[in-house]
Amino acid sequence: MTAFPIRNICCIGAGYVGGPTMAVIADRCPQIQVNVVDLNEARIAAWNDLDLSKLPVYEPGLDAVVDRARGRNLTFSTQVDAAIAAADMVFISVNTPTKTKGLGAGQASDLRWVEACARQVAQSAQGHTIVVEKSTLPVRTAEVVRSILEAAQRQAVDGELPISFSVLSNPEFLAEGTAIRDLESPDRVLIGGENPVAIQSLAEIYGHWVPVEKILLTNLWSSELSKLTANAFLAQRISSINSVAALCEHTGADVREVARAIGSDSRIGSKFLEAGPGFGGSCFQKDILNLVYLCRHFGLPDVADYWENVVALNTWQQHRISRLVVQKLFGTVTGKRLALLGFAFKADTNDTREAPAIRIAHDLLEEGAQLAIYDPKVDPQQIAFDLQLAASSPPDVQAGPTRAALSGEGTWWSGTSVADTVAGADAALILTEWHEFRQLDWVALAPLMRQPAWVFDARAVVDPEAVKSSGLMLWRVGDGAV
Ligand SMILES: NC(=O)c1ccc[n+]([C@@H]2O[C@H](COP(=O)([O-])OP(=O)(O)OC[C@H]3O[C@@H](n4cnc5c(N)ncnc54)[C@H](O)[C@@H]3O)[C@@H](O)[C@H]2O)c1
Ligand SMILES: O=c1ccn([C@@H]2O[C@H](COP(=O)(O)OP(=O)(O)O[C@H]3O[C@H](CO)[C@@H](O)[C@H](O)[C@H]3O)[C@@H](O)[C@H]2O)c(=O)[nH]1
Repeated sequence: MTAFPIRNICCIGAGYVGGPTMAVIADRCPQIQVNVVDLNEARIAAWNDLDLSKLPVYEPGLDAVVDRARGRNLTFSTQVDAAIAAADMVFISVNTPTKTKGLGAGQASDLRWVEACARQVAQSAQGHTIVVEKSTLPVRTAEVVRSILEAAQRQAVDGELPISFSVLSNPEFLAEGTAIRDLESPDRVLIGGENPVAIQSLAEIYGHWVPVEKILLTNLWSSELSKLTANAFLAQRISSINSVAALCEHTGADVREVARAIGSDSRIGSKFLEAGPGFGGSCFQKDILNLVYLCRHFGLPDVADYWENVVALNTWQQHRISRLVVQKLFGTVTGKRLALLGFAFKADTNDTREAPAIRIAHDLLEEGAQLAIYDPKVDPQQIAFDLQLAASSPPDVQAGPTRAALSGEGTWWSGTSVADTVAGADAALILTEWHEFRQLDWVALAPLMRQPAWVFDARAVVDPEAVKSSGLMLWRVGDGAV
């Protein structure tokens, strides 16, 4: 089958997905011009910054890919209409967060940005345009996109080109922190659609670097639903192992040993069985809640309840950790300094969306704690935004708690290193599995803390013997043996 020749791609949305995905397509397909557009001028300026450390997304390996393709066949701009008009294929890679008000608030996806894109494509496209849903969308969204585009289709008139569209679903499965590796060597690429020529055109682009057997073709609805389901299954594994972690802590079992034992069963598999402070990130919770909303919409309340419990268990795990910290610190953290090590939702990213650290920090601030927060990649202004609380200046470490601190007002400040963050603290909480937290010298850090002091290792990254030999007390997630 002959594919449409794709010479020019436009991607609407220069975020965590649009930026890295298009950078890899441009890198692997130098014959295709790739234009990434966004309404956010600051974000586009950052993508164009000559200093590659200023790219708006931190991903290992992204800077090298952008460096190779930018200015050659990869551009970033705010000229949305012009990029659509020039394109044979338009990817929609805009945000689809959970609705905060109106019908379906708290669960349904907010599709206003997707609809705006469809309307803009309808208005500006020329000739035949393949429109690709890259954003994660509720099943049957392609119907909405298609009806907006169909209203703009027209036959050739007065010497102008005819205007027509094909719609494809091509959800993205990259995980943050490993985006470039996932894009360059994906487990699979999923393409859903009805027009075989359009499907072939997109498959040929990926075919430049992805083996053909890894390119799965389905109908539109299977493709849309597979994305939500993949995330629901992954998140379900985390809630499952976190539920087992709690049981381990009461029984003397160790969740890592249990994970190894069950993960050795090839039917279960060993990946995604790490207990921790619950899943974060912009996708899992949003996508499961969307699935829950769809199940109720289609009259399947029991199925909705089943998936909703995956999120409920995750929230419970985060509150469980903050409660446990308060209990171990003699039932109160009011006025006490606590060091939070890690704020990003996982290592190797600067993304804090739905990070477990946010909920845990909120709980502890509510209890009146004084939080010193350190993350190697997260901007302190982002932390202030997430906590909805401006940073205070760091207190004098030598002095005891001030009257203001004991008044019960929770405060936080930004640490610049692990040592300065734990200084004077009653506890250090490890909330992100950054590599540097695996190698901390607890014998050197312990004397900086106020004794008796604790390490709460919610990511199980420390060496328990190293912590214990420093005289610190240790709680490790899922470890009933410490
Ligand atoms: N973040 C991930 O790891 C990940 C992975 C797979 C799938 N997804 C899905 O991909 C989609 C995008 O996610 P993201 O993390 O890249 O979001 P993001 O918020 O980082 O980026 C979206 C961008 O779209 C821009 N935008 C919105 N409306 C626009 C419009 N009408 N015209 C031009 N630009 C517009 C915004 O300004 C923003 O920069 C979501 O549906 C998400 O669920 C995300
Ligand atoms: O064994 C594990 C694995 C992950 N996590 C946590 O789960 C969250 C999500 O991690 P991960 O899935 O690695 O990162 P995301 O970037 O959120 O990627 C998920 O969400 C993306 C957006 O839809 C999908 O594209 C990816 O396939 C899917 O893995 C993070 O808080 C992790 O710390 C655990 O607690 N234990």
